[in-house]
Amino acid sequence: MSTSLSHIREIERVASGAASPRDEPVVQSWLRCLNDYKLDPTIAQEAYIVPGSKLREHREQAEELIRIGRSGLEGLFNQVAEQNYVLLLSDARGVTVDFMGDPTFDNQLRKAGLYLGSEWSESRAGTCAVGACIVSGQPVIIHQDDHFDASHIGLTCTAAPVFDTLGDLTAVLDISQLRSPTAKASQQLALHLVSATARRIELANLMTRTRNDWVLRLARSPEFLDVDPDAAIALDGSGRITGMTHGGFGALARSMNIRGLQTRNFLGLPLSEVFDIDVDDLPNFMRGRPNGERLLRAKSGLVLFASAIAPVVSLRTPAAPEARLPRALRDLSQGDATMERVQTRAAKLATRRIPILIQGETGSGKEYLARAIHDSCGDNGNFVAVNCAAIPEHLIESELFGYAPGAFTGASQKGKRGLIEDADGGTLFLDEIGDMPFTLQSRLLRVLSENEIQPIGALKARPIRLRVVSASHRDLAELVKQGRFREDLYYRLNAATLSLPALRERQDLSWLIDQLRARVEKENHESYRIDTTARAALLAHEWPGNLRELSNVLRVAAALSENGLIDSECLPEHLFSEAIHSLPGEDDALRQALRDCGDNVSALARKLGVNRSTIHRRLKRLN
Ligand SMILES: Nc1ncnc2c1ncn2[C@@H]1O[C@H](COP(=O)(O)OP(=O)(O)OP(=O)(O)O)[C@@H](O)[C@H]1O
Repeated sequence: MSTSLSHIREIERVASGAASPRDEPVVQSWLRCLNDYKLDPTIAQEAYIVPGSKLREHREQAEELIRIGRSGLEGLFNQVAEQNYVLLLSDARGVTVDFMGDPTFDNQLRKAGLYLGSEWSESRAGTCAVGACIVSGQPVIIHQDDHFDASHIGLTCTAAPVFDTLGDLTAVLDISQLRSPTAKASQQLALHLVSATARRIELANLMTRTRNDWVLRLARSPEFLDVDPDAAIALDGSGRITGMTHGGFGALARSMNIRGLQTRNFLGLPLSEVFDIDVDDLPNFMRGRPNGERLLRAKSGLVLFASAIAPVVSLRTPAAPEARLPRALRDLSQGDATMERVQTRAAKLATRRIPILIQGETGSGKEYLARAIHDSCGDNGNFVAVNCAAIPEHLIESELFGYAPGAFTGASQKGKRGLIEDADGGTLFLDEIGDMPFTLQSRLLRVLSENEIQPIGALKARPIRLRVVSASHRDLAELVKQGRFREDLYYRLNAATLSLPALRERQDLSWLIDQLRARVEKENHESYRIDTTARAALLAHEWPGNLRELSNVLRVAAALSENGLIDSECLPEHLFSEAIHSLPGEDDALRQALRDCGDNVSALARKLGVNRSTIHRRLKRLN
């Protein structure tokens, strides 16, 4: 039987559920190729090289990464040059954006796809190291006939992921050979080298991106602390976590000892919530003190060696661009890149009367932003908010435009000033503008384009000066397409659009939790402390109701707290439903875990980061 025929047979056996001696990542990838990408193992396809213009696009997008990754790539290439290895740096879509190989083999390498522009996504190339690494986020060796597509079974490829400072996979570093010994174990050293280089690229990336932050490098042994740390975490001037390497995430997760956390759960978290130090202690961890003495203790008891690097610019003085923002806008976020862009644009727009459309999910803070814009503009007029969805359709015209005395049956003899006129000299905020009745849209258009208003029954229009900020959680452009919203009004309203991120996307969630907690403290004249497990649950939740939901959860939690301590008992059950899955699955495992905690349900709940009642429920089911 030819090699490729036996290869196809083997894939078919795996597809039918037969046990396979291959590594689990290989088996899983084969199954994805068959079930998800519908690839056919009988059809062999040569490596795909993207066209030149596409490659330029991919390289432009990865420009900074290529620059940062270069010296890591060169260092690694020098170490392996004698063994005919080729290095590929691919972007998150699997396209090779940088490459190093022996030019003598250029033609063979290009043909094999070990070349600039080759695309090694799983859906395109089948099981391959880059593609499997992108899907799993783990280092992987795909050796010879581990490849799904028979045309690649001569190659041996080993890849490691490179994560950005916010925990997203941003690139894959791959080391490959056209020919190699048959044993897969021969690639273990390659796996180690490529993983170490990926770690160094992540560190270089963190150092470049966080020049204005503290960087805390961590290692398990003091000897490598300054030269090759295992992990690094960036911290802002107040000691909150702003980014990390993948190793940094691992160290934080181990230090918190809570399962199911992701990188973003740590963003914004004060360092003192994880370790026994805060930002004022960081200078003690700078060079000059023996490495062996720079010990850091995690709240979980884990001990690490740490080395701190001070920011290039002192963070005790606020960063210049933020300082230029008016106070009301400055207070909207801290450390979220999307929000910072929104705030900067809003500050520029606030000084002019340009209509602004705010888009964002329900409860994401559209009205709050509109108020901040109004408070930043320096106008003396009122901020008038109108919820177009809440006013009954037959009343909206008179509410908005007002009416002249005796304009219609039942109208007041004195007439009535409309909300638009109330906002004269200030800001009219039209919330849920997508619900504005179609017939009224043309009247509103007139107000906007001619700066005048004509109350119902009035003979003359009056001049008016206002800033219009409208908002919608619906896609207005889509409503225009469906003919439910006037196109001309749409263009008039959205001279500028500000799009608010959903709470689950915000990187300053921990800061927001503290802001909202401070608000509740002010309302209740009491102070509250959120314990680590409760905070972890708040950070891990998806927040479909956004800031409004978070705000309500904190209000209720404050009411339920004892002596001002907000613990997991004060939070709603559904916040822990994701954590339930991380409970030991087997009954025996649960019993054992409980025994390990001295039969103390509270201790086990703390350890697993779930509510006590969740454990009680499980135990009840066991009995
Ligand atoms: N940046 C922020 N900091 C603190 N609290 C905020 C912030 N943004 C919004 N909030 C609070 O979150 C809640 C919801 O905000 P807001 O009413 O502005 O949302 P919205 O997007 O207008 O909601 P809807 O779509 O339902 O009209 C309010 O209690 C508001 O005070």
